[in-house]
Amino acid sequence: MTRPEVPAVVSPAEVPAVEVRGLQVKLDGVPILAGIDLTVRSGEWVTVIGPNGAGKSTLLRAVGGLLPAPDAVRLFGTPLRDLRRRERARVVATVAQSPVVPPGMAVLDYVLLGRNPYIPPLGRESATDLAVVHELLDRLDLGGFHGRELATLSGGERQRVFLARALAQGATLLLLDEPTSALDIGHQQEVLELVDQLRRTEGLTVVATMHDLSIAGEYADRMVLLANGRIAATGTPDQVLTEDLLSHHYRAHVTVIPGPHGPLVLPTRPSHP
Ligand SMILES: Nc1ncnc2c1ncn2[C@@H]1O[C@H](COP(=O)(O)OP(=O)(O)OP(=O)(O)O)[C@@H](O)[C@H]1O
Repeated sequence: MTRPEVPAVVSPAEVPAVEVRGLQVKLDGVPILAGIDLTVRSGEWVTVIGPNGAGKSTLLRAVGGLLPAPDAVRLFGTPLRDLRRRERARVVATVAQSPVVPPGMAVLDYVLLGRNPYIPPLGRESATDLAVVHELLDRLDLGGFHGRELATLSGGERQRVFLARALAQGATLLLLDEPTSALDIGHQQEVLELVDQLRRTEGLTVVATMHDLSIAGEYADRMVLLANGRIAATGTPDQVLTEDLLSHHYRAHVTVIPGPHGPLVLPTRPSHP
């Protein structure tokens, strides 16, 4: 894929992509996250799991610079607070759970917004910007949707457009908040394989949240289990996706069996006498 120039703040591979130290977040005076320490290596795929309300989206928003908690976060060695908005957009791209959709906007124009960090003020998109966007739309199976108004798309089509916009940013760090929740299993695999391919070929670092624990474990190098705003467990998928941890923190009945690419987590109905 045509990639923009590497941002100046990106350091060599040994510098962690993400360093979070002692992160605390309060929203409207309510403590949401406390004592969060997390290091994500460059090129790593880390998936944050945890029950509803655990603080997963809040953590991603803090790492992406969308919350006022920059002192605790460094990206590629640079404190988040030192990255100006345009610079930050070349380093980190976020796919939020429910992005705001500008009314009346067509798919192509929306995905082109991802190229803003490369378009000079008052300038127009270049041929490279258009080439990046067209290629991404094709790779995400959205070739026929260029002129379609976003509001007319299905939930899964729209979710792929949101990902296309984030990938168009050409950022080195990708934050994905439940990126495949609306996708059928075919598109789910297509999207995650594309992200994984970009990670392997272009050194992308991925931090994702997911509720499908089997799929989460198939793609992640490492997982972080959040519960009540704190890290309850971290490790490989085999270490985190255990019946004990999941039944305790999700209050769920699950059976975990070995799969070809990591543990498979099956929710099983509790038995009644
Ligand atoms: N402005 C706010 N004031 C008070 N509490 C808030 C505010 N915004 C979010 N919260 C609370 O913060 C907690 C963490 O929310 P967050 O969206 O990070 O959870 P999550 O783990 O991503 O959940 P889900 O799996 O449901 O998406 C939730 O309990 C939510 O209600």
